[in-house]
Amino acid sequence: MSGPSVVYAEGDDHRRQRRIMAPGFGTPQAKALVPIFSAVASSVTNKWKDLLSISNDRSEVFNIPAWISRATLDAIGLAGFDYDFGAMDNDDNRLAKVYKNLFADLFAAPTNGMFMVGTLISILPAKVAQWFLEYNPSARLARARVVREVSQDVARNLVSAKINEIANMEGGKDVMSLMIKANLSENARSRLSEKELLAQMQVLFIAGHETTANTLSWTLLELSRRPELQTKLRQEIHTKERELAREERTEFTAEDFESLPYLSAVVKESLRYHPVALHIAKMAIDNDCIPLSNPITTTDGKQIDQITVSKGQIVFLSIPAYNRNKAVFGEDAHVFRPERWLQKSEGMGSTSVGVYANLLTFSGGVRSCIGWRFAVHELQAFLVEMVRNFEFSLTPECERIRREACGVMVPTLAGELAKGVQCPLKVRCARRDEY
Ligand code: HEM
Repeated sequence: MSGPSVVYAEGDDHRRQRRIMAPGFGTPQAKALVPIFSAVASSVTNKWKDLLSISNDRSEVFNIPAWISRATLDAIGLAGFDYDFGAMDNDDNRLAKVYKNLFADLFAAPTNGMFMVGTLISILPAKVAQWFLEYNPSARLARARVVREVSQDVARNLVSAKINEIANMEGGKDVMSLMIKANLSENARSRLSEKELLAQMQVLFIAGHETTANTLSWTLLELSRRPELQTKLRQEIHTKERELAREERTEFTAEDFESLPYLSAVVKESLRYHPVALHIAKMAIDNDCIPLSNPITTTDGKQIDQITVSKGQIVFLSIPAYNRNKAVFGEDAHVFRPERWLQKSEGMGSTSVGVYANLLTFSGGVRSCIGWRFAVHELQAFLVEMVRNFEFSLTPECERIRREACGVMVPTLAGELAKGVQCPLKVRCARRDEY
């Protein structure tokens, strides 16, 4: 769906692409995007306030991911490209329309035919596999091709506008402007081609909004399941709000978020407990051994302390298996408990993996998530804006919420998979006199 992007590239090509993208994704750049994330989050909360003001009992049931994924698309538009997709205000937005329920439509409930196609394209020569994917009439592949066409078209317009802006010595601090500037300062042979630039944008459209939107939906579900945690978080945010008011400020900054320990604990716990990217496949480039920290007994009774892999073998890394490992996160690793981040147990210092909070959620190493700082600030900004304004509670349908692994882990309702991503929560305005 994206073409020759950083996700697709290998080896030196990958290193080159990653180097040119890096200036857009540093710590100061991500911090500078906080006002954008907060503004987009408040466009959702303002809409919810309007709907609540005309409802009979001042409460409404909202399908959370449907709202948030449009908002996070707007966030990636503004923060990534300084461009307002207007997905929140316009139900007919082209990009929002093609991305709606994308992962569930493409990958949920895989059929036997899909497994067969998957196996086939992994053994066919690349060119034949490409041809097969291009012309196969299956509804899912046809849907993927439409996404590619629309996102390529939007990306093409944005790239040419950006290149013109930069040629006129304009161009802001958005990720794309920084990437194009970095690209221009490269020597001509290592620059990203126009095709590669377009591909990076298409990847950012997808990687940058569905991941955070679903993480937020899971977080709000967990906070609805445990109202006492939600109240504790709201109390911390309201106390900070009063502090800002005394300083005659209304906007939260990245530093303000960092000064809220419970917010940080909720974000980390949510990323630990609900890693939306599930597993990663890596191919061994050489014969090797994977050492095991604890020996395991195989089905034929042998004890082994390492696993040999051969060149070309594919190894699947399970992110949730590590994130819920009892040896690291304690006996209650299967419980959503933000407090674990405030009173760190011994196990939590015993490993050092990943790029954030010793979690595997954003992976690690050369192919780790380039947008993790972006994602963390976006999650913080949305949670602050939503939890300070609203109380979230469970609806009877929540009993049927299940996890559907479809590229990202999304919430769906048992028996209603065809309706796509669903997490219906009851929302009402938050009281400020509850503590
Ligand atoms: C909660 C949010 C997110 C999660 C859990 C997440 C997770 C991940 C993971 C696990 C990978 C590694 C995939 C692999 O090795 O196969 C990855 C890669 C990537 N992510 Fe994210 N991501 C998130 C948000 C974002 C955002 C906001 C952006 C961009 C603005 C982004 C852009 C990317 C890109 C471009 C890659 C490919 C990097 C490479 O191959 O070098 N992600 N992400």
